[in-house]
Amino acid sequence: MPRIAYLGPERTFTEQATRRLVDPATHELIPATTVAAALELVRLDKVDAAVVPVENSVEGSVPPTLDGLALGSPLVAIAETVLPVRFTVLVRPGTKAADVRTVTSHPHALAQVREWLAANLPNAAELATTSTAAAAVAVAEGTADAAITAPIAAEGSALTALAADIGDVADAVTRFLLVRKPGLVPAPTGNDRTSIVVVTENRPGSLSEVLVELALRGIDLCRIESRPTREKLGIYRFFLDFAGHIAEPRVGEALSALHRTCSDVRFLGSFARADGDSPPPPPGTGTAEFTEAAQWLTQVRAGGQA
Ligand SMILES: O=C(O)C(=O)C[C@]1(C(=O)O)C=C[C@@H](O)C=C1
Repeated sequence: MPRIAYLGPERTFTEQATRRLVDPATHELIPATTVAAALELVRLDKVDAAVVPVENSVEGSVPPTLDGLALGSPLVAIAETVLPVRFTVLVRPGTKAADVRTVTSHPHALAQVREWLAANLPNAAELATTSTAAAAVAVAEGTADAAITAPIAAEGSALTALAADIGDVADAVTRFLLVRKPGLVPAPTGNDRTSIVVVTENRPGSLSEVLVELALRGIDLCRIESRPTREKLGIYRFFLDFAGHIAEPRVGEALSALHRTCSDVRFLGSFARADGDSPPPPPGTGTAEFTEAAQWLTQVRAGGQA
C-alpha cells in the first residue's frame, strides 16, 4: 500500500486535505510532526509522497513548505486541493473564557483568529504549536488552556468547544500540495498550474525579465513570492505559480528561456488546478499556433518558403 506522510497528528487540516488527495482505503497515512519532517520522509524513501500546506488566503504562504521545496534534493507537486478553513476553540471541560490564560495553535491558525482572540480572550498569551491538532494535545495534557483547532478535532475528543465556526475572514481557504520525488508529470487537464522557483542575478531589470518571458507567451501569473536564499541580504528566490502545463509549448518555451537566463530554475510541478479556471491563452499563444509556427520555421530553415 502506498504510504503518504502528512503534517499531523491526526485531525489536522492537512489530514483532511490528504483524505481528499488520496483514497485512504488504498493508502497508508503517516503523520509527521512538521512539514520539514514530512518532506524528509519522502526524500529518504520512507514514504511515497507527502501532503503539506502551501498557502492560506488570509495569512499567505507557509514558509517551511516553500523552503522545504526550494532546498534539498528536488521534489515536485503532482496534485493540489483547497480546503475551507474555519476554527473551533477547544478547552478542558469546565474551563470558562475567563479561566483561559494561554491559547495555542499553529501560527497560521492563530493569525486567522487574531480579531476573535482580541475580542474574546484578550488576556490570553499565544503559544505556537506545530499544528492545530498538536494544540489540542497540548490542552489535553494541560500545557495550554485553549486550542484553536480544525472543527474535526472536536469529534471524539475529551475536550469541549468554547466557540465554534470562528475565523476573522469568513471564506478563508488553505491550499495543500501532494508532493513526491520527480517522476512522470501528470497529464495536462486543460486547467493546470505550473510551479517553479527561480534565482535571478541582482541587477536592474532581472526580475522583470523573468515576468516578460511569461507575459510574452500569454501566461497568466497566479502567485509570485520571494524568500531569502540564505546566502546574503538582497539575494532572493522567487516562487512563481502560473496557469498552464509544462507539456504546453508556450509553458515549455518560457521555462527554457528562464533556464537560459536565470542563475537557477527549479521545476516544482505541473498539475490540475483546484482554485478556479485558467483564462484561455490569448491569441497567438495557444498550442495549435505554437505548433504551426514551429512547422513554418522548419520549412523556412529548409528553404521551403518562396
Ligand atoms: O495545523 C493544521 O491543522 C494544518 O494543517 C496547518 C495549517 C497551515 O499550515 O496553514 C493548515 C490550515 C490552516 O490554515 C492552519 C494551519
